[in-house]
Amino acid sequence: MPGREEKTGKLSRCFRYYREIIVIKVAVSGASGRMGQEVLKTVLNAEDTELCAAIDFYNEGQDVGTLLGTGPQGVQITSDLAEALATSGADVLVDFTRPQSVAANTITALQAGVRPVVGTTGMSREDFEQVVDLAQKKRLGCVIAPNFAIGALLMIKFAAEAAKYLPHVEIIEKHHDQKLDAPSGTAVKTAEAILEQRGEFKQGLDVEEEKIEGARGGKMPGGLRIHSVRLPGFVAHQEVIFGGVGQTLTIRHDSISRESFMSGVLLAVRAVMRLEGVVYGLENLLFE
Ligand SMILES: NC(=O)C1=CN([C@@H]2O[C@H](COP(=O)(O)OP(=O)(O)OC[C@H]3O[C@@H](n4cnc5c(N)ncnc54)[C@H](O)[C@@H]3O)[C@@H](O)[C@H]2O)C=CC1
Ligand SMILES: O=C(O)C1=N[C@H](C(=O)O)C[C@H](O)C1
Repeated sequence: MPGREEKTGKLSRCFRYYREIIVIKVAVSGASGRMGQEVLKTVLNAEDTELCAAIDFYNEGQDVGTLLGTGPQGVQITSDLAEALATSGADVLVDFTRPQSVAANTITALQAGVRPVVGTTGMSREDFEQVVDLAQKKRLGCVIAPNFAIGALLMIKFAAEAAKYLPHVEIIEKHHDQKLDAPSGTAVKTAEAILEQRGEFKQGLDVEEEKIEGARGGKMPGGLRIHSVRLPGFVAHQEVIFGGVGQTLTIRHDSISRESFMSGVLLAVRAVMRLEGVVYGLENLLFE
């Protein structure tokens, strides 16, 4: 992995007249976390991104290179997001924190004129609407993507298509046991895409009695059920199961490592620079 000075030096030589446009300065919040560390590596390795700030409460004061075991990178972890954005010249903030932090971080970024790429799931509807209004008012791009893995986006797309013909469907999502929100953001996005296609259709007869509360999962509008499994050993997995007369169809996606999300994160970092307002879902930047 190149050191920061080495990389920017090389780019400065190659593109010295255009460097400000070509290199995107990226700040990462949640830098010490599972996703944050993967994003740090990705931003340090890409030719057109420069890591300018790393924000987390853990490992404060530590060089990100110590955290990653790569040797010094010249960026220290700080817990003060507003200060980091004000002093680092960040173009983009990539946020992988937690449901309780994501709205405040996104709003802080927009207030500072920095474009957010939000991977953190679990933002409330009210907070989402506030972010939409602020991004519009500031005329800044913002990408909010519950899943950055291409396979997951295809799963959602195929599920929406299948729902036109097989409207009875349930979702089972499985994640590691450290996950703070349930259902997953991906499951909610999948349900929304299915509901858009099947319109007024109402699923289920509601005749069953739950002998254990929650046994039938969480209920979305239209009676669409989501079941959340949390166990060590899982990363991120989902099955969308359709039922028809004498048949079932299962669409399944597995993220077996967090690298699966990184090409999508880079795509969003690049795209957000030319957007105005919020794009919810990476599929809107990938598919027609
Ligand atoms: N959109 C996508 O494709 C994906 C989204 N996620 C989501 O990303 C989020 C993070 O997941 P993980 O990395 O597994 O969690 P994690 O718990 O490993 O990391 C979260 C990090 O954020 C830090 N943090 C919390 N509040 C903060 C704040 N206000 N400012 C700065 N740092 C703060 C924590 O100290 C921790 O180090 C979750 O919401 C998860 O659902 C995870 C994987 C893929
Ligand atoms: O917490 C995770 O790990 C993941 N969160 C996202 C979600 O809630 O959908 C994306 C992916 O499933 C991994």
